[in-house]
Amino acid sequence: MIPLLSTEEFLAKVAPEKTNSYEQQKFLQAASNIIADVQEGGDQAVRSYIEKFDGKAPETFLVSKEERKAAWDKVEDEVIQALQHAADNIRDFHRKQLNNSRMMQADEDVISGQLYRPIDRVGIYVPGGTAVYPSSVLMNAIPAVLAGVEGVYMTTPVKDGEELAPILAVAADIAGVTNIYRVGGVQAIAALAYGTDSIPKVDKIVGPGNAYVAAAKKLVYGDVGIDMIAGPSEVAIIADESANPVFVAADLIAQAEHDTNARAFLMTTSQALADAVNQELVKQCKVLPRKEIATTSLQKKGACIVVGTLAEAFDVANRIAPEHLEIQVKDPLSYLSKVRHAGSVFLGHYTPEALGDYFAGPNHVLPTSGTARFSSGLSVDDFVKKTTYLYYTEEALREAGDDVIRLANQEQLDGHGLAVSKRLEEKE
Ligand SMILES: NC(=O)c1ccc[n+]([C@@H]2O[C@H](COP(=O)([O-])OP(=O)(O)OC[C@H]3O[C@@H](n4cnc5c(N)ncnc54)[C@H](O)[C@@H]3O)[C@@H](O)[C@H]2O)c1
Ligand SMILES: N[C@H](CO)Cc1c[nH]c[nH+]1
Ligand SMILES: [Zn+2]
Repeated sequence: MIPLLSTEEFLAKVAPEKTNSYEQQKFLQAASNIIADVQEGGDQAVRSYIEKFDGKAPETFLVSKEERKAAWDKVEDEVIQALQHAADNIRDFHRKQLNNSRMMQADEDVISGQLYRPIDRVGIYVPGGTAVYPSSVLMNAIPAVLAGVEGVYMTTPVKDGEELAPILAVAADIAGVTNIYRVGGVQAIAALAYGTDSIPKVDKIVGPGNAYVAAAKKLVYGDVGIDMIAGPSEVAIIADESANPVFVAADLIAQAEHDTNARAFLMTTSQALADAVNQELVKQCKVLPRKEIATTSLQKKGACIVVGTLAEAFDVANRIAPEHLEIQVKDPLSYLSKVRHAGSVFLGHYTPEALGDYFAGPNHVLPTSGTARFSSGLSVDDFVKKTTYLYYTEEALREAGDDVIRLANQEQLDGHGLAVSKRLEEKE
């Protein structure tokens, strides 16, 4: 089910796709055409792309206040409570990430510091092509609201112009989303980036999505900010002989069922475990509603390797820089220091990644496809900007002046030097 490969084959298969690969170029080209059309045609273009990819377009993109209110009666009380419980955990975790504006230096003659200010308007993309993700509503919106963002505009696709799944409206209310728009895909990213009559232009777009959405975010970056490229889900599991094959298989499937392009990797020191996991995968997939998706992605994108030591497994994991890294070994906490590149880490036999997907507190919007080498999961930091400030008295400038002028001379920027010397001359 999940191909058992040699080290060489494994590394080739897990390597992230290059931006200039044929596949990636195809997504970028498609996204680029749609973005250009939405910039030109606004709402009308958005509507025609919805009709092309998602069936009938909804009458209005904006979900009305009445629809949002009515949604609460359509969701079971226990489900609402579970969402609220998850939201509390996510809020508690993210509140601790908040930074306050602070002074770095506060001497008599020199004051310097850093202001933290929220972004005014953000767009949050909640994927919806093949599943409904209320958890992604919470994960995207809660840190934005905590950071102080005033306009949190959510977009998500609906099929055939149908009403928004009520649970998404409930999650949006719990999280504090300002407006919800029934628009998905590239057209949603373009509308948020450039604005249309009915969808406001935002300053930054966050949230995961499929390869088209990821390509669109890449293309609009610069005109607006983006959080990261969060594409198809991934899990890499490091397991020793103490791991339970039933748990390992379940966790591989949990990511594989997201998408036929989802990636699930197993690195183990035990051949017996690798064999048992494969048997389990077959067994568990049989009864899975999304078995087609899961089996396709496990076969197409999955990979398993038997390594000599756990050190080797960590070396491989750091090369993959996976979105999620599970460490199902004896004494898991002692291995945390070995992790150099991963979006989020799950330690031990009783910490399935699904716990983080829904409930525990850390964010589930995470860098995929090797981008954890240089980027981090969504946090309150994504919704604030830092502005530094500086105050010098005349005396302080006099003391620093010669050094500044010397450096300006080296760059042959005489105007810069004059900005200092003119001030010091006047009093001499
Ligand atoms: N990293 C995370 O935090 C996270 C969380 C949840 C989901 N995910 C991932 O997000 C992805 C969601 O993908 P999805 O497809 O279900 O939903 P999606 O909302 O990202 O994409 C659906 C949209 O894609 C567009 N589309 C479909 N075919 C197209 C085509 N040929 N050309 C242009 N546009 C097209 C349509 O407009 C459609 O509305 C999955 O890969 C899942 O693994 C990631
Ligand atoms: N595993 C996904 C991130 O890759 C997040 C998610 C949402 N719902 C279920 N899972
Ligand atoms: Zn998941």
